[in-house]
Amino acid sequence: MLYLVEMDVNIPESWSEEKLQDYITREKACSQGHQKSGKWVYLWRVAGKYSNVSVLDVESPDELHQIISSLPLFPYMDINVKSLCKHPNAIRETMI
Ligand SMILES: O=C(O)C[C@H]1C=CC(=O)O1
Repeated sequence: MLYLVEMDVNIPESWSEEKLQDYITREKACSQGHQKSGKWVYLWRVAGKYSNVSVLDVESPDELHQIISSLPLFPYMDINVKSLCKHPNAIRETMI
């Protein structure tokens, strides 16, 4: 199952630079682990925003939630999920 996931990151203003860097380091390790597993297929930065657009290929909505909620910054993100299916006019057989 393919999902388009939009994540807007909202870092609390009260965070120190040290705390922010700690979260960013752990976030990178976590998301790169999911990317290496093949579950997190695309990760794009939205130009000009602390946001990303991602495509995940997972077995179920439960697995999607497990992956997204494993991110250290999960409590600090507004997340929008869209379920994807094949467009009838798409010329490629493979979606990803
Ligand atoms: O920087 C972000 O967009 C937040 C987060 C989501 C995945 C990742 O590696 O970082």
